[in-house]
Amino acid sequence: MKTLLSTNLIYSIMAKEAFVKEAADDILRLTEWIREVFEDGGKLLIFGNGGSAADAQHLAAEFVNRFLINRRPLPALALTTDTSILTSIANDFSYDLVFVKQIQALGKPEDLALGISTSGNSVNVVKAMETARAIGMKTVAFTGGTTRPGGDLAAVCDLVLNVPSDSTPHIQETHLWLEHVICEIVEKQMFGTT
Ligand SMILES: O=C(CO)[C@@H](O)[C@H](O)[C@H](O)[C@H](O)COP(=O)(O)O
Ligand SMILES: [Zn+2]
Repeated sequence: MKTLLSTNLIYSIMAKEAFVKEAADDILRLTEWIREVFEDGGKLLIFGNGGSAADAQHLAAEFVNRFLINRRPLPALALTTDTSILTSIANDFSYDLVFVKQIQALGKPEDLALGISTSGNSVNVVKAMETARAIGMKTVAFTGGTTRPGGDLAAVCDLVLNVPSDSTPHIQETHLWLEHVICEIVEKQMFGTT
């Protein structure tokens, strides 16, 4: 089991290294977009399934409360938290629409939709992106995969940050790193003194 520990750690690090090598410019581009959204009165709407739902909530909390700097709250909302909304849409219509209807209710052209999916193929995330795009929102996806990078989300997003790995856990670990580094950069750019 000790071998598993070190092998797992090495693969996790490799996923992050490969991602940063490929995506550094796109990461910085996204931090610019997020800063512009906040400065122009827009908000982030974030969504995903399973571990990525947890990521959506985690990231929204960093922006609304704080990351490393005490500053004004920034508008970010996870579409994964209201069980009444989620269960009624899934029950009355379809689970595929749980994010679509929330985007229709809350999304404005000045907002940014951020979908998180390790496969890039979760139908409810893909459909929500199509809806966000039709509203005129910026659309960004965090995905993973090597054979079809970005999956179905690649066709419906303005920017795809894809982790070149086929391991769902290592993709998720890289997404969490990405979420934290984005918070750090956006906070520094908007509120840092150095
Ligand atoms: O956290 C994990 C696996 O590590 C799971 O809960 C995982 O997020 C779920 O199976 C999701 O439904 C996978 O969806 P996606 O990442 O392909 O969009
Ligand atoms: Zn997980």
